[in-house]
Amino acid sequence: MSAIHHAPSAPILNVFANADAIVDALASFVIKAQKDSVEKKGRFTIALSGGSLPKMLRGLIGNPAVKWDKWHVYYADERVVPLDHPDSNHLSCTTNLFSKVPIPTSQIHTIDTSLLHDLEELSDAYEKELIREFAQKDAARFPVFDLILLGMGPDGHTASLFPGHELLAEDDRWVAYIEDSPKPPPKRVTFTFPVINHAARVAFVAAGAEKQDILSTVLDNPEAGLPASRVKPAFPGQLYWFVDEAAAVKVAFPSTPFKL
Ligand SMILES: O=C(O)[C@H](O)[C@@H](O)[C@H](O)[C@H](O)COP(=O)(O)O
Repeated sequence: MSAIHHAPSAPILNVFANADAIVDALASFVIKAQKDSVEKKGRFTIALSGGSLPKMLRGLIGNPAVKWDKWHVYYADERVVPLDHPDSNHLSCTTNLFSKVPIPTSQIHTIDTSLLHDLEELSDAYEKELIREFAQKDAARFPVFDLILLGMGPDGHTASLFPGHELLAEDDRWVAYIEDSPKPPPKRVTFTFPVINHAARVAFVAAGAEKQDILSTVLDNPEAGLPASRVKPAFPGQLYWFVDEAAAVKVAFPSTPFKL
């Protein structure tokens, strides 16, 4: 009997009037993912990005449905800087979210800043951090995050996976490093595509008119192969887009009314 391979499902595109409307819907979506995951296995594994994303998570603050003690947080990408540096994604997430909610700090998995001088060791160590969470239990080839939240840059990059970069072809490592990021700072560690594409749910959050050209390329012309178009979670994983009308104005790809 031959194995059945399911093609990835089409992305679900949700368009909202403005960024505030995204904030509310995103909070409901994250809480639903948390609820499903906690019911199934008693924990919720989520990976976050930098940029504007941490601020967009403000709808979770003060929400009694969030079970912070069940959250296990990782970074889909992180800048290679100390954790209190203004460029740190962890600092941004802490300032915008974690400092305002009762999440156990031991469940927020940061890069090991004693290794900032050696990118190879730093990314290996972060990969091991993921292996501790995921591989011991089921010897998985790749981790299956309950939810990965991503942003998209104006060149179509996501996490620290940039157009034309050799890291786009990485098919073995879970975490890789980059020393020549076109978006500063240049040194970063990032989840690879196999990790992103094994997640149960991946959601992009993109708002603002400056995203309109790239959003239409990524959704309407995926064969151009921009990094954001390569996010295609394997079945039964699902990709969602949370965008505002300003970003979606040139998109032909059909949107779906938001539902949980
Ligand atoms: O650490 C980073 O730089 C990011 O993780 C990066 O991939 C970001 O998500 C996009 O550049 C979108 O950034 P904005 O949301 O600020 O446009």
